[in-house]
Amino acid sequence: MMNVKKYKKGYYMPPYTDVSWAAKDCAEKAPTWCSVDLRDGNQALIIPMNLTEKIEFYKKLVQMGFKEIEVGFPAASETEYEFLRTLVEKDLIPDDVTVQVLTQARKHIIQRTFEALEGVKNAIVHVYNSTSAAQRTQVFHKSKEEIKQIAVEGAALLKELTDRNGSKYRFEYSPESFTGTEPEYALEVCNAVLNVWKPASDRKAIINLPSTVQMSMPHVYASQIAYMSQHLNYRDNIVLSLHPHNDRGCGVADAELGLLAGAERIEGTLFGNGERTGNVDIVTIALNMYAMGIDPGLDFSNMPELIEVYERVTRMNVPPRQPYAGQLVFAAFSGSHQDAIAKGMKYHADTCQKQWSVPYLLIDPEDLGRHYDADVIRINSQSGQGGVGYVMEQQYGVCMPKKMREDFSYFVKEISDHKHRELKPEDMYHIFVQHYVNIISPFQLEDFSLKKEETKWYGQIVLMVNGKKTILEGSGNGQLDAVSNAICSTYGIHIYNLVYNEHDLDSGSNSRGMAYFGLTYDDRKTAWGVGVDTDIITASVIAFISAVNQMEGIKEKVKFCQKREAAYEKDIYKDGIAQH
Ligand SMILES: CC(=O)SCCNC(=O)CCNC(=O)[C@H](O)C(C)(C)COP(=O)(O)OP(=O)(O)OC[C@H]1O[C@@H](n2cnc3c(N)ncnc32)[C@H](O)[C@@H]1OP(=O)(O)O
Ligand SMILES: CC(C)C(=O)C(=O)O
Repeated sequence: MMNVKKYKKGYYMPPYTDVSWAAKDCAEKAPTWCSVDLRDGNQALIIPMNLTEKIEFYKKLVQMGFKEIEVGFPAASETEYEFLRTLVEKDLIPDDVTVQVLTQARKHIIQRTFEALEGVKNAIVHVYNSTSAAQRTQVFHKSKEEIKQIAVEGAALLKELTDRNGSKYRFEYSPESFTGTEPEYALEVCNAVLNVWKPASDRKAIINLPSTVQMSMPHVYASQIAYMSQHLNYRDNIVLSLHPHNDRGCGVADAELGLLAGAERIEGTLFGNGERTGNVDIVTIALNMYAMGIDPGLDFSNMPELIEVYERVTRMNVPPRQPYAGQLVFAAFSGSHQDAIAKGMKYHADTCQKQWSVPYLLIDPEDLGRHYDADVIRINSQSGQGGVGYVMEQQYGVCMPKKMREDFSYFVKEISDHKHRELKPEDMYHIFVQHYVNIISPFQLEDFSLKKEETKWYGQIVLMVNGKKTILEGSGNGQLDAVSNAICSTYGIHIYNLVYNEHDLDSGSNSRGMAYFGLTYDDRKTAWGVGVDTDIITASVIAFISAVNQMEGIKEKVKFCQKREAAYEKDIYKDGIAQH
């Protein structure tokens, strides 16, 4: 049995702060992004990345536009240490990129970290210790004052070692487990650290407030950030940074509200890899901004390639519903969505819209290197004629009349429903061809030769009818009319409404035409046929015959006529002598 009494809130509301930040609708510009994929992401992997994998991932991050990258915890392992040394020795750190390293606030670990930094031009040295009530009591067995002292001593050692080697490294401090720390106490510790560093406008310090474990609703975290932002010393010389995790599934919300509440920097990972439920997903926050017209300053234009690299080097998967990146996030299977998307895309193309507003698609998948054909409109038993028609048109240039699309889509849905699977465009095309195009039973066109005399067409139509060569005489207002009259009168076929459409299928002198015929019979049934030929009249005759071949009961009717004809012939040619 579950036992809710076991739990209580583990966070602390800050003292009342100015909440005017909550009235803003979105951040005005992108924050400074810091990727922690190679550290927080890496430390959560079943098999942490090896040197080669880390280098490949690092290069990808640089290529995407990250200017701050936490490259590791150099004191943690040989690989971590070697990785930083390789970046230095192989000159892989561009001048505009700052590498960041993490260290506990412990002397030998800080010292080892500085050894690893030898020769790095721009670095952020990130020191942390846990400040939460739970960790003070259960892990460190130390008072608030003693825990503050760990932070202060660590901060002092960072300053001392940096001054000693003459570098201008920037410093970052994290009160780890901030979300389980009393805000007034977190403020006291951060201010004590800042008093050691005395940050200046040309060398700002980073105060990073992690939701090491996400414990509250996002507005609570944002209120804690606002409180810190409004009370930290040296505020103008501080970059206020967030490091959200995702335990309650609100990492992105924490980051977005935290930015409104005063933060200027986000530490996170691609696709949210990281401890437990992960770090905040930078892809989502950045593309949320992009979707609102704010330049995130990161390039996601080849998302498939980014995912390929990420999945290979981390051995993690991007789930199909992952915002912006998952395989299914732009896919529409359901009919009404497909219809609206197809119409929206057409509207955008026809009216040359500059501002994206296609229904159901927050952003244009093409911006991320995704493709409409393969990614957006996908067909199963939930799909409708809009989507089915769209795929057939985009992929195969088949533009069925509206009513025929309806007929075809019900047919396609039925097949998908019975097979219990998605139908790929090639499956649909196959169904289309098998069901409508150049249908040859019972009637198959062999030839026709018609001539116009005054206003009418006359001539012969040669058919194979159930495999028997049959020549019919026909006349009509047009060639098609002549064929139709010949077949219908000979076999007693009654058709009413006709729907006809035709278009070129390919371009060039040898181009083929595609003709569509819809015949209504027995008052309300409709049969459809399609003809394809380099000659459009031939295509339309074939389309007509294909439609007739699809009429219910046509085979029986034709067989009956053929039997009657045979009996008649037998009768009049009895003993080889004509009776008339
Ligand atoms: C929320 C986060 O993600 S924080 C980053 C976490 N990442 C990692 O831990 C990955 C890399 N870490 C490591 O490889 C190892 O933990 C090391 C090399 C850093 C340290 O290893 P060890 O010294 O063997 O052990 P461990 O990490 O368990 O440290 C425990 C000791 O450090 C102390 N300690 C832990 N964190 C800190 C800190 N931030 N500042 C000061 N002391 C600390 C503990 O109180 C404990 O002290 P005790 O031995 O007196 O009881
Ligand atoms: C070191 C800190 C920033 C951290 O990783 C966390 O709190 O999650």
